[in-house]
Amino acid sequence: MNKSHKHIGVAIIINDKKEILIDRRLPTGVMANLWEFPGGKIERGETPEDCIIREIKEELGVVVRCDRIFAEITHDYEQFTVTLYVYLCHICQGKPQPLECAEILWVKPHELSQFEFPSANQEIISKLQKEFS
Ligand SMILES: Nc1nc2c([nH]c(=O)n2[C@H]2C[C@H](O)[C@@H](COP(=O)(O)OP(=O)(O)OP(=O)(O)O)O2)c(=O)[nH]1
Ligand SMILES: [Mg+2]
Repeated sequence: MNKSHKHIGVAIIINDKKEILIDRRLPTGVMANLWEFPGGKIERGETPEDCIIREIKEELGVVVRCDRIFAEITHDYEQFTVTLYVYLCHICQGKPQPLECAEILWVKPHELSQFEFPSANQEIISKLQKEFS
């Protein structure tokens, strides 16, 4: 059987202190308890930017603006394949709250290595540490 292929909009939300927002996934479901960058599945007819704006409103209750694409990563997990469309973003309205995740944190790029992320994220984290440290 063919593996499913998920297309995911992913937000690297950066604040004035050059910190990045990460969230911990819920203790149930796919990749339970792992840390991630907020985002989710791109729906039919959406651009990755549309998806990110919608998902971030749902997950964190804030309005973001996408500044530029940072990476596009395709990764094969055992059960499915993902393509992550990763954008640098900033909050233009509101204070983020953990509406659909276990917790959220603002961290410096070098601190990202201390958290457990899905394996597709290693490339994003290396690139962030190289470009923002
Ligand atoms: N949001 C986000 N998802 C990531 C990252 N890295 C990574 O591999 N993913 C994967 C995990 C999930 O399979 C998918 C995100 O989809 P999601 O959170 O909307 O939904 P899900 O797959 O958990 O839920 P389901 O509807 O398939 O049951 O992308 C990341 O940094 N951020
Ligand atoms: Mg999500």
